[in-house]
Amino acid sequence: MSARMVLCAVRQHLLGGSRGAWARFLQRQSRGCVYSSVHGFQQEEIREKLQAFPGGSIELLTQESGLAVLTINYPSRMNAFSGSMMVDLEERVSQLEGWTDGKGLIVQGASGTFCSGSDLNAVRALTNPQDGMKMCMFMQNTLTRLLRLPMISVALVEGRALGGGAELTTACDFRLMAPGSVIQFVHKHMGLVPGWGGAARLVRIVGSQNALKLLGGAVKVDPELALQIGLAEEVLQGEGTGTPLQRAENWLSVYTKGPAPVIQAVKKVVLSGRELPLSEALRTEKDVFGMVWGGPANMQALASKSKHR
Ligand SMILES: CCCC(=O)SCCNC(=O)CCNC(=O)[C@H](O)C(C)(C)COP(=O)(O)OP(=O)(O)OC[C@H]1O[C@@H](n2cnc3c(N)ncnc32)[C@H](O)[C@@H]1OP(=O)(O)O
Repeated sequence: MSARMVLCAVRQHLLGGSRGAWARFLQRQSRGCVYSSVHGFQQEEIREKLQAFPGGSIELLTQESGLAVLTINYPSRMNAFSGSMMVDLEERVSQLEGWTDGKGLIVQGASGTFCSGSDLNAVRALTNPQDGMKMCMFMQNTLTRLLRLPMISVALVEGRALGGGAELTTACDFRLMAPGSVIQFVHKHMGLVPGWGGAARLVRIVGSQNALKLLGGAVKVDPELALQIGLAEEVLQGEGTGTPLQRAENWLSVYTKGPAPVIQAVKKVVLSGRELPLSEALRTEKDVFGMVWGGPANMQALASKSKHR
């Protein structure tokens, strides 16, 4: 086991803390990562390669309210992912994994557009299949960990989400689209298929028939189509009612209202239901239930004799 993998394991263990069920769940899920040295994946090696393609940044802002905003920031390239931004994203996800007060996350692009996928300059320099596979494994690990964060996540899509940018939207629990925005899996036009886990996740979101149409036709998905097939949850209408980010925060606040341990428990039971076979999901649900049963929020609710009228 490499030093980085040990760190990954320790981090995940700490994340679970005394709440052993979550740690055990992640253990069963290869500690949140899909690839390790067992699969010939050497994280340090690919990190070094990616760092050779600098530009842009991934910014993380955490708020006391338990809401975080992650911004893909490379406006001069329509927020394409440079190599160093891929490394940045992995580091920001690590930070979020260790954020005990986290309840919600909004992923957005800077300057009114989401993300135009991989930086084509880096793609051109990494055309050999081995490097392509390593980049793909790195991004799959990161985006899988993003989706498995114990908080409710939303991709706020303004402008365009193309290629890898479209894949990134599927690594969030929900997608909210601004009027005029587009999600497009352009991979076919590039002689590619998704490689950051976007196809596997898309099938789970919209079903295999719709996924086949979107990938096979490289279809431009506007908000109306996205709503119709269940790719987007809502179109953020309402000029004059704040910025798209404020509207996304309002939308998310309905689901993140309440104490962090309870919101995190909600995400955990849904995640295990989504990813695990039924008997395992049921056992995880029982363990997570054990974490909140008799906890502060539960005791307070019992004491206040709350009615749910
Ligand atoms: C497994 C991952 C698979 C992938 O993600 S493959 C990459 C898929 N993405 C693409 O092919 C996007 C290619 N870009 C475009 O189609 C257009 O640039 C786009 C996003 C529709 C915007 O069009 P316009 O509004 O006309 O703006 P523009 O073309 O002048 O772009 C502004 C500057 O941004 C640059 N840019 C946009 N997308 C990029 C990318 N992915 N990699 C590198 N540079 C990119 C573009 O070259 C231009 O730069 P410059 O001003 O010419 O220096």
